[in-house]
Amino acid sequence: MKTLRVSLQERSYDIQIAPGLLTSAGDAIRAVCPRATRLFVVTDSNVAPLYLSRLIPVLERCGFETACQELPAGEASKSAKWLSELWEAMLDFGLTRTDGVVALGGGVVGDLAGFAAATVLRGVDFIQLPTTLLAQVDSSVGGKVAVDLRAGKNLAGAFWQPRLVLMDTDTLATLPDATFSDGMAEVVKYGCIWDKSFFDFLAARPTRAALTAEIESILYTCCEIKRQVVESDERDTGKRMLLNFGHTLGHAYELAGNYEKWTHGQAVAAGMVAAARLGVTLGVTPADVPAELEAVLAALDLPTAIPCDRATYAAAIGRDKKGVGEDISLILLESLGHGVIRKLPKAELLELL
Ligand SMILES: NC(=O)c1ccc[n+]([C@@H]2O[C@H](COP(=O)([O-])OP(=O)(O)OC[C@H]3O[C@@H](n4cnc5c(N)ncnc54)[C@H](O)[C@@H]3O)[C@@H](O)[C@H]2O)c1
Ligand SMILES: O=C(O)C(=O)C[C@@H](O)[C@H](O)[C@H](O)COP(=O)(O)O
Ligand SMILES: [Zn+2]
Repeated sequence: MKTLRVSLQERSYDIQIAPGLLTSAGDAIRAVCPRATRLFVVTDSNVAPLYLSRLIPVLERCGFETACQELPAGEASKSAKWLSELWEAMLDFGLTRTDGVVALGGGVVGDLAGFAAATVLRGVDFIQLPTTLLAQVDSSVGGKVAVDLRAGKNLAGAFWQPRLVLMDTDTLATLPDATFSDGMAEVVKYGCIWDKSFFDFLAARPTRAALTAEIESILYTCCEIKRQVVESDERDTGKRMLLNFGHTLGHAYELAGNYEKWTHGQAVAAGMVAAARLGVTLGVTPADVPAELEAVLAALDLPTAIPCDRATYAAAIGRDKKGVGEDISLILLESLGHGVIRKLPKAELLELL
C-alpha cells in the first residue's frame, strides 16, 4: 500500500492507494470518525450495482448504521436539485454532527456529496472512496466540492477537505475505456504543469494496458503533486491555479455541449491543447509544445480540439473563478513540465480565441 498525508493543520488527512481497500474501509473510517454512529453513502447508478453490496456490510460490521442515495450517473446530477435532495435524505436518516458522509464513485459523486457534507448541519465528516481514474488522481484530493449552475461549471461550492481518501485500485478494472481516458487527461495535466519526466513516462505508455501496469505509481505521482500544491495554497489564490491548466476553455467546452456532449476529461484535453497554442501566440510557450501534447492526448483517444462559439467563450471566461475585475489568470506552459500563471485582460483573451 502507498500512503500520502495531506498536511493542513486540523484538516490533515491520509490518502491510501492499494487494491482491495473497499473491503477494509470500515476499520479505516472508524479510525478517523471515532464518534460516528451513522454513515450516509452517496453513489451513482453505475457504481451501485458494482460496489455497493461490497461496501455496506463492511461498514455495518464496524458498527455503522448506513443509508444510501443512488444518483443517476452523469454530470447532470451535480446540481442544486440533487444537493437539496441529499440534504433532506440525510436529515430523514437522522444524521448528526458527529456522523459522516461517504462518496463512492467518480468526480460527480465526490463533488456533490462533498458539498452536501460541507453544508448539512453546517458541516459533517466526509470520506472519499473514488472509483474512477479521474477521481483518484484529482477530484478526491484537495477539498474542492461544488455543483454546476446554469451559468456554468462548479459555480456554487466550498473548500471542504475529506477526513480520509481510500483509493481501491481494483475498482478501475470495470471502467469503460473512454472513462479511463477521461482520467488520463488530468494525469497528463500534471506532467504538463509540473514534471517533464512524468510527461515523458506517460508518452512512452500510450495504451491502457501499459498504464495499468504502473497504476499505483501513477496515482501516487499525481496525488503527491496535488498534495504539494494544495498544502501551499489550499484556497486557490495563487499556485493552486496551476491545477486549472486547460480548464478555462475546458469549462467553456463543457458548457457548449450542455454537460452532455463532452466529459470533463475530454474538455480538459482540448482545453490544454488550446492553452498551449495560446501560449505560443503570447510568446510564452515553445512552438513545438502543442503538437507534442496533441500526440499524447490523441493516442489516448482524447479530443484535441472542440468547437465553441464566441458567446459561450465569453460566458465561461466572464465567470471563471480565476478572474479579478477585467483580468483573468491564464495557465500557460513555459515548457512541457513547467506551468506558469499569467494575467491577461479577459477581452484580449476573447479576441485571441
Ligand atoms: N473537485 C475537484 O478537484 C475536481 C477535479 C477534477 C474533476 N472534478 C469533477 O469531476 C467530475 C468528473 O469526474 P469523473 O470523470 O469521475 O466522472 P463521473 O463521476 O461522471 O464518472 C464517469 C462515469 O464512470 C462511471 N463509473 C464510476 N466508477 C466506475 C467504476 N469503477 N466502474 C465503472 N463505471 C464507473 C460513472 O457512473 C460515470 O458514468 C466533473 O464534474 C469534474 O468537474 C472535480
Ligand atoms: O483542485 C484544483 O484546484 C483543480 O483545479 C482541479 C481541477 O482538475 C478540477 O476540475 C476543479 O474542480 C476545477 O476547479 P474550478 O475552481 O475551476 O471550478
Ligand atoms: Zn479538472
